[in-house]
Amino acid sequence: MSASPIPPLVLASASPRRLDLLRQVGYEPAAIDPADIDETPHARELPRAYALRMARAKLEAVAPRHAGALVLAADSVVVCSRRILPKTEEEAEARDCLTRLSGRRHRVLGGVAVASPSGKVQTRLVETIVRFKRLERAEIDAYLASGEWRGKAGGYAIQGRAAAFVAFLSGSYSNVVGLPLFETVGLLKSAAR
Ligand SMILES: Cc1cn([C@H]2C[C@H](O)[C@@H](COP(=O)(O)OP(=O)(O)OP(=O)(O)O)O2)c(=O)[nH]c1=O
Repeated sequence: MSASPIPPLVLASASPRRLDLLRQVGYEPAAIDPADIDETPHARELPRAYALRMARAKLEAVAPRHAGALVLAADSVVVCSRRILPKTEEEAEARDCLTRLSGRRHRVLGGVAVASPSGKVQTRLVETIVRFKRLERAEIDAYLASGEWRGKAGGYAIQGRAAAFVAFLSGSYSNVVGLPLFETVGLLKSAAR
């Protein structure tokens, strides 16, 4: 019996973290084709539904351009007291996020969607609990000066200086960085069969 050929993988993401994470577990995308979609949450949309809807929408925007490939899309959402925190583009937004996250637990929701070469879509929703230490004003100021919050959900990046804020974490660490690797590899293996 001959092994079936491994289909090419397309990463539907502009996030360098997602590419690094995929490579970490031995996947090299044949192409990177980011989705350009409206990421505004619907009114009263629940965070888990939102994370899954975004992953699916990114996939659906890109998969039709790559018939016969495996296509992977993902979305990370930081939730504090049921509020979806923004992907921070302005310093004031990042300060607001860090002030909310200080001394409290929050959730990082990772939506992942994979299309098989035949176009079948499978999704996963992964939840990680994170607790930050109480942040002094000077710590927030120093973090803002680092710029590491730019473009990150919830205004921080656990893979950088914000690692020093993490007093507790339960669940998938890679999910917080941008892609839950255990679940993603499971989806990719199942879709490649
Ligand atoms: C919480 C957290 C988020 N992030 C990043 C991961 C994602 O890039 C970003 C969340 O935004 P996303 O909308 O999930 O992703 P993106 O816009 O960067 O890329 P694309 O939609 O093209 O896939 O926040 C970190 O890098 N570290 C962290 O600790």
